[in-house]
Amino acid sequence: MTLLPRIFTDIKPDNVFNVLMIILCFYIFHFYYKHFTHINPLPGPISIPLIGIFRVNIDFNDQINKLNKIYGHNGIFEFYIAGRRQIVITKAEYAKKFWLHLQKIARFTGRGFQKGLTFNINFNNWKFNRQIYIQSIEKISNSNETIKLLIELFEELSNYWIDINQNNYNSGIIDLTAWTKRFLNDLMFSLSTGKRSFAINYYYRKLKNEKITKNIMDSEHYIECLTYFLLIFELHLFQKFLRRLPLIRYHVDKFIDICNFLFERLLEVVRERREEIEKISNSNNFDMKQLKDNLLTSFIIANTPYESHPQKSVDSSLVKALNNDEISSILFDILSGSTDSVTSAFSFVLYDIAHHPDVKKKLVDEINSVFRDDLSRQITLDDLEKLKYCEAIILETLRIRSPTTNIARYNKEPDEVVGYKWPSNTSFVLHVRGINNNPLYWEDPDKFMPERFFKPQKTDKLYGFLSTSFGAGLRNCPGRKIAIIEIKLLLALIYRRFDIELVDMKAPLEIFPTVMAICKKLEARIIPNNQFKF
Ligand code: HEM
Repeated sequence: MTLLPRIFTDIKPDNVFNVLMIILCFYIFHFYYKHFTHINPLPGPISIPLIGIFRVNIDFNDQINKLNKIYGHNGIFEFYIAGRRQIVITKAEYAKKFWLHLQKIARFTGRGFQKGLTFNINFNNWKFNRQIYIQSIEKISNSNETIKLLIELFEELSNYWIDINQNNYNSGIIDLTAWTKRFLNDLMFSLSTGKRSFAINYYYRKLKNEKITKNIMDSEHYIECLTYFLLIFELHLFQKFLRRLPLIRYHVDKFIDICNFLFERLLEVVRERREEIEKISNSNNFDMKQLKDNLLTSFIIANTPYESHPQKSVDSSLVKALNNDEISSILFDILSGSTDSVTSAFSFVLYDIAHHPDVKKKLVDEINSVFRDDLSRQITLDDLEKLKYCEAIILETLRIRSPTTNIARYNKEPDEVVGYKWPSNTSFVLHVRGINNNPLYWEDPDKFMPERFFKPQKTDKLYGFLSTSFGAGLRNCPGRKIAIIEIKLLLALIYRRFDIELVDMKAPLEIFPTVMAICKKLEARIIPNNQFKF
């Protein structure tokens, strides 16, 4: 009998505790041995085995900001999370290398999601999908139809607000974050699938204790799942064996169930639309104009005879129509990428405006000057172009309190970064907030100064890598343009019609501690503007 099995057969029940303690001591010794002898030691906090950094404060993003202040002076530091070493980069010149490459961390997601963009690590497939995506999203970003739809939805929203205000439901208090999230999801669901969802209607009915049908309930359930997906996405940073521990496993299983639910629902919408398109195209008097203009239709007809401008792909073998799984995955990327991110950005903008009365005055003056003739008239894309100060406010909020706090990347092959040689599969964290607020690039970085975006644009090679809330380089956010349009339009619509007073001006922003800074709530009262003709 060899030694190891003998040791185990000799263990008596009352020795089990001692054996466990010995194993634990070995693990701790091994952990710290590796910790203090790993290659390229960098400044950073001492780690706790299994856990990594001690989370004094459960806000993960806030903690990285604090670590950056202590250890990030040279633009690079390290910390451990859940047993995995993370190299944090806080200088744009170092991060640029990663922005210009495609590697991303995609350790686990739910069924099918790797076939879209966000979690896709197959270069050719990603590039092909991205081309189709960019073409389609460009079309809706530059369309007055999108503006019309947003304004229609805002009409519904503001009627609910006025009703709440007049009837003093919930003491007239409106949670702007909760409403915006539902508003944006209704908007993006409609823009991308051509179908309505009823999340703002759900929220209104819930406040008034009115009957809620299954259709309406489904819209709300979808939003809850999207937010949960982001809230526990941090689990993908954990080692595989940690994800199997009972409490963590419960969340991992729930995460997978949610992914499956979201995917199935989208798949159903795609199948339905494909059948509709086939039916229309088989009819005798088929006319292209009968195909409704929405993202889903563009994805279904891409690279089919019904498409007027065929794709140019890197690899000719990839010029093919997208299948249902690929389209559902892309739709998921749109909905998950556009709901909580834009909601949080918009909530942060409202918070900053409320805390800077001089900024608010300039914003309202600009809105009044653009709509001087009639505050109640329709808004067009041209009007939005003229709202330059409004755009500067959005950019400044995104710089100072970006919803994207960190972006994960890894190197597929051994590589040299910041003068160190790293083995493949090293995890890097691009600390977006650290870059956006770095005094090397920004004068008075903590000061809220929208005017800084009016200064002549820098022409140095780093420009475009200094305020990176939307990422940068090859894999930057394709929804950037529509996100800015949505926020700008919402600001114009709100400040033409109402004034907003935060319920508690002294309260700090409430944020969910996760991989993104997700705004929990922003409570306010709305005061109708008498000059607006309702
Ligand atoms: C303020 C709002 C938003 C912020 C802060 C934001 C931020 C980001 C960031 C940081 C990335 C990753 C970039 C990288 O890895 O280098 C990203 C990717 C992405 N975003 Fe956004 N985003 C926003 C709005 C949107 C909207 C409105 C959409 C869709 C309409 C969208 C769709 C996507 C998609 C599909 C990707 C994956 C791109 C790829 O991997 O090729 N995002 N976004």
